[in-house]
Amino acid sequence: MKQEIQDLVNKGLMLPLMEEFYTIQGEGYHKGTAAYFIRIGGCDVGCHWCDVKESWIADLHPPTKTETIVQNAKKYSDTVVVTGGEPLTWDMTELTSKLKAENCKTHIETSGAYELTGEWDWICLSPKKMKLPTQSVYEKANELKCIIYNKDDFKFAEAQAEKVNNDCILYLQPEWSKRDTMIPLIVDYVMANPKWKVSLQTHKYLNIP
Ligand SMILES: C[S@@+](CC[C@H](N)C(=O)[O-])C[C@H]1O[C@@H](n2cnc3c(N)ncnc32)[C@H](O)[C@@H]1O
Ligand SMILES: Nc1nc2[nH]cc(C(=O)O)c2c(=O)[nH]1
Ligand code: SF4
Ligand SMILES: [Mg+2]
Repeated sequence: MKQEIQDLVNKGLMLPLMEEFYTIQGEGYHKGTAAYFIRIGGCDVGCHWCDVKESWIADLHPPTKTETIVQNAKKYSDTVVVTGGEPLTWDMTELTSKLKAENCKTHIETSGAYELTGEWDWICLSPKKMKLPTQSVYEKANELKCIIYNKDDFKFAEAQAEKVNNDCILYLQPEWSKRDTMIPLIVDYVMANPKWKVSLQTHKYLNIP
């Protein structure tokens, strides 16, 4: 990549854009709500069950001006979900201030592995054991969405719930390939521990992006 372009990406004035699509938020608190999704490339967290591994290598995705991303997104929806990859790999200040200037609600899906940048109306934190969230994300998260791949993940979820702010809404979401075995355990767990709620990847049942 040319140095000038790399400099713009490093400042968050351009971002490696993997894909963008208008769909229904499938997961968590806002599930069922129409939103425009922007998927930014680049992630070094390395979840073995990640359902978008194609996003990991930033260089495979074209650096795109934040202005272009915003002017397009606002045509579709006044709610924009920024996901990835790991969006906090990049400085989100410019993207979110441009979205806010267009009166868009800004939502992020993040592992929290890097410091929080940007101005967010909704932060979904989905922590990962390999690269734990930064304090800045624990403090600001609106929802905590823990992925349950095996029984040990309930313990990890409880430890993460201790770290988030008191207003944070708590979700357990089955890892997709383990859903048949994990859903019954999650159901029992939530009934026994009702501070938690169930989150499913409903877009996969609806056959939408
Ligand atoms: C692909 S990630 C991108 C955003 C960010 N890197 C993160 O992990 O939060 C979006 C959401 O999908 C979840 N996810 C990824 N793969 C999944 C899978 N196989 N089953 C269930 N949830 C999954 C993540 O935990 C996260 O909440
Ligand atoms: N419909 C839909 N809802 C989602 N919620 C979080 C997603 C993500 O990959 O970040 C996602 C996604 O990929 N599609
Ligand atoms: S942090 Fe998110 S994008 Fe990165 S590997 Fe894990 S689930 Fe995939
Ligand atoms: Mg997804």
